[in-house]
Amino acid sequence: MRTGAFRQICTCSRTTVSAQLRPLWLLSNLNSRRLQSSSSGESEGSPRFSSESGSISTVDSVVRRSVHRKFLGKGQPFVDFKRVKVTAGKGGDGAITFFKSSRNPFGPPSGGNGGRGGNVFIVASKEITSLNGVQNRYAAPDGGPGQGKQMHGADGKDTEIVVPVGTQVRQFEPHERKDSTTDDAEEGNENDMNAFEDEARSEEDIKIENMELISKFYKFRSGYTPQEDRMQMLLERIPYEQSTTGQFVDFDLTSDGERHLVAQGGKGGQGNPHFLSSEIRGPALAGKGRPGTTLWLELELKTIADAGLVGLPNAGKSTFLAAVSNAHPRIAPYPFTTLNPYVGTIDFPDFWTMTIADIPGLIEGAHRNVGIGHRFLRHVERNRMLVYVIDLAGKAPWRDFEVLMRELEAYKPGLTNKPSLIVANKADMGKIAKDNLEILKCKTNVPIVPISAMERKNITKATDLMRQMVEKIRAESTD
Ligand SMILES: Nc1nc2c(ncn2[C@@H]2O[C@H](COP(=O)(O)OP(=O)(O)OP(=O)(O)O)[C@@H](O)[C@H]2O)c(=O)[nH]1
Ligand SMILES: [Mg+2]
Repeated sequence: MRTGAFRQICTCSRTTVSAQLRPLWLLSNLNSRRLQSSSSGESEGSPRFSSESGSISTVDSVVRRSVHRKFLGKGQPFVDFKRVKVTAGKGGDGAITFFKSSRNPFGPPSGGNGGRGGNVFIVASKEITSLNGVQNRYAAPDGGPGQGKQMHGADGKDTEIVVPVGTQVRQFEPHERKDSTTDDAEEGNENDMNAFEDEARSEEDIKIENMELISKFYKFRSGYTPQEDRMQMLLERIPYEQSTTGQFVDFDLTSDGERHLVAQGGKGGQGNPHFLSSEIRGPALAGKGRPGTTLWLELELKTIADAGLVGLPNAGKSTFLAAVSNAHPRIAPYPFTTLNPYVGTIDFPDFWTMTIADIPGLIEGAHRNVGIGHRFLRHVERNRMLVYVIDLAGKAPWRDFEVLMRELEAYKPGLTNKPSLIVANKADMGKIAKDNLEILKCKTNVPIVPISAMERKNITKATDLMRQMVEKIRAESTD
C-alpha cells in the first residue's frame, strides 16, 4: 500500500518536471495520447491518464487564458498617443560610365539615373484599434544607384505606417532638429546666398564654397575637377536638382483604407548622359541622389463611433454596451473597470448597424485631467451622438448629469450640443430609482429612457431612439 502510494507520487513529480523542461516535446506527446484516448471513446479526464491529465489541463488552460486575454484586448496595452520619426529614402546616385567597343574605346556616356528613395505613407485600418503596434521610427529604403549601359537604379520600396481609423496626424518640430537634420539643400542655398552678400570674402573663399556646394549635388570621376565655366553651369542647375519640400502634415484619418503621403523619397541623381553638351563631350560627372524628407509626427487616436457612452464610473456603461452590442467588455462593481475605449456594433433585425463606444468613466475635474480625464475625454469628442448613462440608484443622479455636462463643456465648449440621450440605468433598484427618475425628468429636456442594463429591460426602446437620432445625423451629413 505504502509502496504503491510512493510510486504514484514519483510518477506525478516526473511528469511535472518533464513538462517544465521540455514543454513542446511533452505537449505533442500528450496531445497524441489525448487523441488516442478520445478516438477510443474515453473522456478527457479518464482514469487511464489521471497522472498526466493534470498537466494537460494546466497547459490547455494557460493557452486558453492567453487567447481569452488577447481577445479582450488585455494582451496588448492600449496606446492612443505616439510620436514618430519618419525618414523617406535617399535617392540613388547617377552613374558615370561610357559605352566602350573594340572600335571606339571612348564611346558616348551611358550612366543610368539613380532610383527614387522610398516614400512613407500613413494608412488607416479598421482592423486595429490601438497605436500600440506603431514603431517610434520609420525609414524607407534608399533608391538604387544607376549602372552602366543606361540602366537606372531601382526605386526604394514605399513604407506604410498602419494606424487605426480615427487617428489624427500632425507634424511637429523637436528641438534637436535645428542642429542635426536641417535639409542640406536648404543649407546649401543659404550658403550660396551668403556668398553673394558677404563682399568681404575673397574670390578664393567663394570658389571653395561653391565647390563644396556643387559637391553636395554632383559627383565627379576621380581626378576630375570642373573648370570655371562648368562650375557656373552646375551652380545654375542646382535649384532644379533640389527635392520639392513637402507640405506641413496635418490631417485626420476617418475612413478605412485612407492613405496619405507624409515623407517623400529623395530624387535619384542623373546619369552622366544628362550632362552631355556641345562643350562637354565626355561628361565625367553625374548627379547625386537627394536626401528624403525627415519629419516628426504626433499621432493621436480619437475614437469614432455613432454613439459614445458618457457616464460616471460604475454607472453601468459597460453593462449597457454588453446588453445592446456584440462587445464583451469587463463589468465589475468598482469604479474605473474600463480604462480604454471599447467599440461595439449594434445589429438591428433589418441588418441596419451602428457603432457604440464605451468610454472610461469621467469624474468631477476630468477637464483638468483629474482621473486622467484628458485621455478619456478625447474619445468623447468625435462620436456622432452622446448617450449619458446615469445611475438611478445613486444619491442625486441629476447632479451626476450636471457634472458630466460641465466637464464636457469645460474640455471643449459646444461638445454638449451634440444630439444626446439619457439612459437612466439601474431602474430595477426599486423606489429610490423611481423617485430619482421623476426628479431627473424635471431637471432636463434631454430625452430619458429608464432601463435596467443588468436585467436587459427596456433596452430596445433605448436602441430604437439611438437609431432614430443616428439616422437623422447621417442623413444631414450626406446632404
Ligand atoms: N442593479 C443593477 N446593477 C447594474 C445595472 N447595470 C450595471 N449594474 C452593475 O453596476 C456595476 C458597474 O457596472 P459597469 O458596467 O462595470 O459600470 P461602468 O459604467 O462600465 O463602470 P466603469 O467602467 O468603471 O466606468 C456592476 O456591478 C454591474 O453589475 C443595472 O441595470 N441594475
Ligand atoms: Mg466599464
